[in-house]
Formats: sequence, structure tokens, C-alpha cells
Amino acid sequence: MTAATSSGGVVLEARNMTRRFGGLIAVNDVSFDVREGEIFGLIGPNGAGKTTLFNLMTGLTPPSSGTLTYRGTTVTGLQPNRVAALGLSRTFQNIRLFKGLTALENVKIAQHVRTDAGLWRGVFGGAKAEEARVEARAWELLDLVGMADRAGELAANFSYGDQRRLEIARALATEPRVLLLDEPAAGMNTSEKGQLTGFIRQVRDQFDLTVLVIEHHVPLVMNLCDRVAVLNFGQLIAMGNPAEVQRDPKVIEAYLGGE
Ligand SMILES: Nc1ncnc2c1ncn2[C@@H]1O[C@H](COP(=O)(O)OP(=O)(O)OP(=O)(O)O)[C@@H](O)[C@H]1O
Repeated sequence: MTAATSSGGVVLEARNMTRRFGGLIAVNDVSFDVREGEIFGLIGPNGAGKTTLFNLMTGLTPPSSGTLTYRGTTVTGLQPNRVAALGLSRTFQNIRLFKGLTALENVKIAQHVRTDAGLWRGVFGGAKAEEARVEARAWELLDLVGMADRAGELAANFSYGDQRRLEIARALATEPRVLLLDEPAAGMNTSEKGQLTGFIRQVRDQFDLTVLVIEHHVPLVMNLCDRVAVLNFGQLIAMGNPAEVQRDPKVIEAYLGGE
């Protein structure tokens, strides 16, 4: 719990967000607010609609209806790069690093949502001053996620845990105000999972972020999140602090029913 959590105003407002795929309603009339500085968890059984909701929030999938606003600006309807430029950045359930590039190159490329030099020009040639600035910032970000000593290694050679940290460094490179993490613990070993809570909190504090996190690993969610929203068959069935949510009969039934 942080001071930001108790005093933070609303930064994101999801209103009646719905997404149909043919006859299936993957996200069904979901509304919630996220407050500045909080770590907001999104949980639910497999297929509950969590990733679809993230996709709706970040412009990857257009909603069938409903809106998301960020500090009063409508986000829904924008392309993913515009959403990132507004300050909402995400990682993916399936890691999307450039595996054949080094850690440093991965972070350099990610910064180009914030530069005018185009995707490749500033990284591989052209504007020298820009290139130097991008490189310095990439080193800084790798240092902040504790990976500067591995900057020259290929992303493909990293453990899952390190690949996910690198993904977070890439997301931070777009200078987000809100960070959306899709299953950051997936594929991690026990020791990597153990370090993740502290790491996400540290990143939140250091970059002054609001964090949304989809996660299956219940102990992690309960330790990490200030508030948790629970989806089941596309519907929001509970929301509250982790202890409240954990003892909510609807949540218990959704999880037991899904086993
Ligand atoms: N592009 C798509 N086309 C058709 N159906 C889809 C599409 N994307 C998601 N769905 C369906 O929507 C529902 C919700 O899927 P989603 O991936 O959002 O769930 P989830 O809660 O993230 O699940 P998991 O925990 O397994 O990742 C599922 O029934 C899924 O099959």
C-alpha cells in the first residue's frame, strides 16, 4: 500500500466495455476505474476475457461497444502506437522480443514511439545525436531493470524471467504513465516469481506509474495488488482489495467451477 494509492485520482475509466467474437461475448459490459499509482490486478479462469480486455484497452482489438478514457481522453478507437504515445504501454502473454537482437538493441528499438526519427533511422544510421541519446537511454533502462551487465547478449539466450524483465524495459522505453503487464510470471521459476513482486513495485515507484497486471499465480496477485478485479465468462464478478476478493463466494465458485 502506498500513499499514492489512498490519495490517487482516477486515471483510467472503463465504461461498459464489450467485445463479441461471433456469438461469443469475450468481454461483457465491463466497467471499472483505476486510480493513480495503484497496482490493479485482473484475474479470472482461463478464457475469462482478461487478455481481450487488455487488447481493448491498448488498441489491438476494437471494442464492440463501450469506452476507455485516460485522464479524460478517449483511448478507444486509437491505433496501438497512438495509445502507447498517450502513455499506456504493455507487455504480452507471449513474449514479443526480437530474439535475434541483443538486449540493448531491443530497448533502443522500443523507444521509437517517442522519437521522430522513424523506427530504424535513429537506431541504425542517420541522426547521430539522436542515436547517441537513444543508446544512452537504453543503457539507463537496462540498468534500472538490473540488466546492464547483459546488454550485449542476445534476447534468445535469456531465461523467461530475464526475458520478461527485458520486456518491461522495452515497455518503459515508451515513457508510459500506465504499464499493463500480461502474465508477467508465466514461465518463471519459483525464485524468479519470488523476486517479481519487489521488482514490479520498484518499477512502479521509480517511474511513478500506475500498473495493471493480469496474473494466474494467485499468491503473487494477493501480495502485489492494491485492488483486484475478477472476470468470469467476460463479466466482472468482483472487485476489491485482495482479501475481500479472495473470500467472495462468487470468486470461489468461479475458480472451483473452472477446475
Ligand atoms: N480473436 C478472437 N477470435 C475469436 N475468439 C476469441 C478471440 N480472442 C479471444 N477469443 C475468445 O474470447 C474468450 C476470452 O479469451 P481471452 O484470451 O481474453 O481470455 P483470458 O482470460 O485472457 O484467458 P487465458 O487466461 O487463458 O489467457 C475465449 O473464449 C477466447 O477463445
